[in-house]
Amino acid sequence: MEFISKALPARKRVALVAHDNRKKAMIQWCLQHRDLLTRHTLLATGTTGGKIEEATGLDVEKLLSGPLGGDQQLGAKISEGQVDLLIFFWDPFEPMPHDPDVKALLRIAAAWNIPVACNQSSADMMVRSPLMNQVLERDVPDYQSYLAGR
Ligand SMILES: O=C(CO)COP(=O)(O)O
Repeated sequence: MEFISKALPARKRVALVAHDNRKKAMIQWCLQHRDLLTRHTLLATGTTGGKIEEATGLDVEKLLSGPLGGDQQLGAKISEGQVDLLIFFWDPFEPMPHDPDVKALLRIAAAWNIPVACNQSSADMMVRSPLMNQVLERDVPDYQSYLAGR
């Protein structure tokens, strides 16, 4: 695979996702970082987004609920370069019926090299980084050279 450099913008499109047992922690985290989050664009899987909006008053674009296709919608947006950062509090203690979707979302986030945080301490470090409010160059697959080689 060839790679090219591509920038993430200073104002980031932040995807927020939490499994049911982690939703309280996600809401708590959003309340803690509310001011910072207002300076970025938020989107989320359906239930997570609704609960964040209700608890924090933040404006969140809501996709479908995760088990009904929301994780896949998010994966498609990441592939299209429409998501800059993923905060995904997945549940390490319960199996999920839509585990293939969860795995696919995490895989595509790794493939397109966007920053991903899967727990509160990683998410804290991520949003406290000076890079949160700066343009961030990162390597992504060079799609044109990939196509040319097929
Ligand atoms: O299941 C999810 C992620 O895998 C989250 O979906 P909801 O936000 O709709 O609960």
